[in-house]
Amino acid sequence: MIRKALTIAGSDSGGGAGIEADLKTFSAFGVHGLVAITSVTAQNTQEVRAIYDISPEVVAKQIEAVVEDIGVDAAKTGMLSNAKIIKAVAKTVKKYEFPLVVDPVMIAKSGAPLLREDAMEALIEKIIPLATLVTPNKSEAEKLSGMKIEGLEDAKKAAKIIVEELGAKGAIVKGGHLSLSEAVDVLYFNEKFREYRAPFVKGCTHGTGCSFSAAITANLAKGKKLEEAVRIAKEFITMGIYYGPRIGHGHCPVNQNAWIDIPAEKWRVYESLGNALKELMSIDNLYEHAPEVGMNFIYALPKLYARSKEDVAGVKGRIVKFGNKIKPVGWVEFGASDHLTRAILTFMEFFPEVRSALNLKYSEELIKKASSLGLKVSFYDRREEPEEIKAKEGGTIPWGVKTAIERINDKPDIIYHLGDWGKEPMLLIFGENPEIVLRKLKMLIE
Ligand SMILES: Nc1ncnc2c1ncn2[C@@H]1O[C@H](COP(=O)(O)OP(=O)(O)OP(=O)(O)O)[C@@H](O)[C@H]1O
Ligand SMILES: Cc1ncc(CO)c(N)n1
Repeated sequence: MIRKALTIAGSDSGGGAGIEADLKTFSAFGVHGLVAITSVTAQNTQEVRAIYDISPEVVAKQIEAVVEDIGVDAAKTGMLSNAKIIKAVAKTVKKYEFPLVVDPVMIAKSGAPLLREDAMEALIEKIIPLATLVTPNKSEAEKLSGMKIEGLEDAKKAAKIIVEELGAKGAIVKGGHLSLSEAVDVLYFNEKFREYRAPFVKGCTHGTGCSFSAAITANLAKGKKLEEAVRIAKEFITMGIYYGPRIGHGHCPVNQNAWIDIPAEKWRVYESLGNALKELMSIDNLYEHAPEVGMNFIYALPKLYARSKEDVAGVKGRIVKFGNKIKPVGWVEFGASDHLTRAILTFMEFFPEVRSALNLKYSEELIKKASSLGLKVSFYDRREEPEEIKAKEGGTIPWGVKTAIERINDKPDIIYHLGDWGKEPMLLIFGENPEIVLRKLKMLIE
């Protein structure tokens, strides 16, 4: 049975925070999302241009409509905007039993106020006491607790005040804006403190608070214990920030999809490369073209997710000559290739859509044939490699691929080099996916 989570929050037209972030987060956890919109904001990554509050009656009616028909396993609040909406929300949710996560949204990342000054009292009096968990950031926790927060100990004190004096069941003070060496959040719940730590990552932070509280809500809806829901949400938000898409001109948005996109893309890569590898092994004369150092066949995750060696799949132990056949030593694994991986990651900086490659033994004949077939061919000469790059471990291939691409100022199908002392001459075939690489290979050698 699918679980249902409700978000009572404002809309962010930029799709990074608010209702939009919450729905994407719910989806990422396989939970059906329900909404009660409190306010419509005209917003982008840089600023909030307008705020139009929905009438409190309509906010209440949205909640009732979904609870009474569909049912709610857990709910969260985000931007509540004004005192009348706060009162209507409190009165309505009080009628029901579901756990409630309260993200006490006050100010947008861009600096715009999302809660009227005169609504603070209503938030503290009407909503906080209903909360299973309150999720303030540093300045929100300061407003709620009435104390200044400098470090972790202060954050703990504030969390305790929010529980003991304001009446929430739990509070987690988020460390995104605390100047600590890690992103540490402190939870006070059931009279115990718990810390959640993650490294600060460079990335996109518009919508972190919304997505974090929505992730907790989704996991509560799935029946997870609060501490476990927070642990999962912490992993989720760190990943979402790291893989945020660089869009807009201000604070770019969290990528809520990374959580499901990466496993899905990994599966596609396994399947596609695995199928192509089976087909590769059925090519009769391939062993004649296999280099002495072995062959590999690789496929990278989409550009947004292809950051390092671990994001590129290849054949474990390479593909080797075995009599007059070729044989993969292991099977398809992420992180299995070194040389070709460096080549594809460099290639993708120029042409992000080109994600697959395979290497063959160089032969003049193949290069001639490639040109006659209309394939674009370029090369690099290891003897021309600048000394400072030679001195750097692993620098040759990125330099070579860059040199080859810049030489023809176009997207090559093939890049070769004639070797150097102790280096076997090699020919690399590139393509958008393994099937396209295979097609080019067959044109060449069959
Ligand atoms: N650069 C970062 N790297 C890793 N984690 C971060 C980073 N910035 C924030 N976080 C984490 O993201 C979560 C949200 O915290 P944050 O303090 O950013 O919320 P917020 O200020 O309410 O967000 P918003 O601006 O969307 O309202 C917390 O778990 C926090 O530790
Ligand atoms: C609608 C909305 N809710 C919450 C936030 C918090 O960042 C935002 N920027 N916009």
